[in-house]
Order: sequence, then C-alpha cells, then structure tokens
Amino acid sequence: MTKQQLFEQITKKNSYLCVGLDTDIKKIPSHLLKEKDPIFEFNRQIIDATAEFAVAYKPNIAFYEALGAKGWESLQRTIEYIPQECFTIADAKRGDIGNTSGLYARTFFDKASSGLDFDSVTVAPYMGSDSVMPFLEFEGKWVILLALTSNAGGDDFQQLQVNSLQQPITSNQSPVTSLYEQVILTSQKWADSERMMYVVGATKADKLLKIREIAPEHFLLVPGVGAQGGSLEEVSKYGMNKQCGLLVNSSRAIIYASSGEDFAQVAAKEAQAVQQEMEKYLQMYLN
Ligand SMILES: O=c1ccn([C@@H]2O[C@H](COP(=O)(O)O)[C@@H](O)[C@H]2O)c(=O)[nH]1
Repeated sequence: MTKQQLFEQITKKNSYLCVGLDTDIKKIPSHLLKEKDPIFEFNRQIIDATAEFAVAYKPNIAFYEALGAKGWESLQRTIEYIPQECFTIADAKRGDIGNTSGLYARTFFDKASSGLDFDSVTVAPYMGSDSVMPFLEFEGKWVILLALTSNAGGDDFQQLQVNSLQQPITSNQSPVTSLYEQVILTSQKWADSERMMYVVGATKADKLLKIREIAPEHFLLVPGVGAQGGSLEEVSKYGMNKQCGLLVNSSRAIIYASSGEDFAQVAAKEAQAVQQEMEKYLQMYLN
C-alpha cells in the first residue's frame, strides 16, 4: 500500500486506528477454545467487528511464535483474512546482519516463501543501515523503525544525548541530539517517507513537536493509548501532519474489552469510540 492509498483510507473511514492483534490463548474467551483454531477464530471475529473503524491491523508476532507451528498457521490465516484495504503491520522488531535480515524480510514479505504478505514490519535500528536495507529491497513494503518507544525502559538509551555524526539537515539543528532523534535523522538517508515510518510511543507525546521538526512528512506508528494510558488527544494535536501521518495502535483495550461471548460486539463499541474521537481530531488538526 502506498502512502497516498493509506491517507485515502484514513479520509474514507475518518480513522487512523490500528487494532493490535495481541491474541493470547490465555486471555481469549473460553467458549472459543473448542474451535479448531481458537486464535484465528478470535481474530476473525475481532476483524469483522472492527474493520469499519480501523485502517490498520498489527499482530504482535510474539503472541503467535509462542505457540510454535500452530501459531504461525493462525497468523497466516489472520493475514489472509484482513480486508485488502487495511494496512498490515508485523510487529516483530527484527534486525540483524544483512544476510540474516534478508531472511527476516522474506519471512514477512515474500508470500511464496513463508505464506505471509505483510505491508510492513517493525525493525530495531541498533545494528544500523545494513541491518535495515534488506527489508527495503522488497518493493512497495514498509519499514517501521523503532525510534522512541512507549515503555519506561526506552529512556535507558533512546534519550541519551549524542554528538551527531551526521551533518545536521537543517541549519537551526544542534549538533547534539537525542539518540532517538539521530535514528530518525540518519535513517532518512535509507528511505523516504514513502517507505519508512517511525514508532513513537503515545506515552512520549511531549516529544512529538520536536519529532515533527525533523520528520514532518513521515507516518508515525503510535502505540501506547488505551492500556498504557497515553493521550490520543495529545498525540493527535502534536503529531498530525497534512496527510494525518499517524497510525495509533490500541491492542488490549479493544480486543479484551470483554472476556465474554459478546467480546466482538464490545470490541466494536470500543473501536467505534476511538474512531469517533479520531474523526473529531481529523477535523481539528489535519492541516
Ligand atoms: O514502543 C512500543 C512498541 C511496540 N509496542 C507494542 O504495541 C502494542 C501495544 O499494546 P497495548 O495493549 O495497546 O498496550 C503491543 O503489541 C506492544 O508490544 C508498544 O507497546 N510500544
């Protein structure tokens, strides 16, 4: 999916909601356990119930890998089931030496090889350019680079001040940057905003204005509203750009809003409430 197509979906649905499919066999309603593939059945009903309110789905790969071969089958079925117009994100946080990254890229992008055909994958930037480039060799696929993550421990490294090795890209930029800013600056040489997004946690919304100074055009994947308590309003106010530029993820607060047989209807209500709030912010902040 191209950036323009993603923006068109956002405009059509008045939503920039990404539903996180963090589907835990221990948390899904017990009546589903009698199904042949309970994880897929849960996802199928969640997708049916939320697709009109969401523009993206993000299975976190850990939840599927933890179940071995069965988990991969559930993941494959889920990806095939997600409506074509929705953007798909493999939240896998991969990255290794180039040779190995190439195989990770095939895992998520090469359907003939793995059976999976995601639009994008989350990648850790720590190993640098040659660990990221193999993902970008797949035409039309996106890299979503971890920049400023939502967890408290992200501050152990991401906000350390570093002497910029690169020439600042704008004249009013200081030669000293936070490590996460340097990730954003350096990686803009690897791919432009048509192929690269950044993860920025909703819990760090106070940094969004600064991030928009150095990445005005990029889409940001923003986890951390809902269960982690980040503010959708702050994210929207400080992070939105002229093509929206935001995919805001919510996983547990939507998919586990009810643990009963009505789980999908309640998930739909939660997703709709988020979508309605987003519609308001699109009117207020889309510029
Ligand atoms: O910085 C990050 C990066 C990824 N995540 C992932 O997003 C979801 C959030 O789930 P919630 O239930 O809405 O809290 C989950 O898959 C995380 O692994 C993140 O939270 N923060």
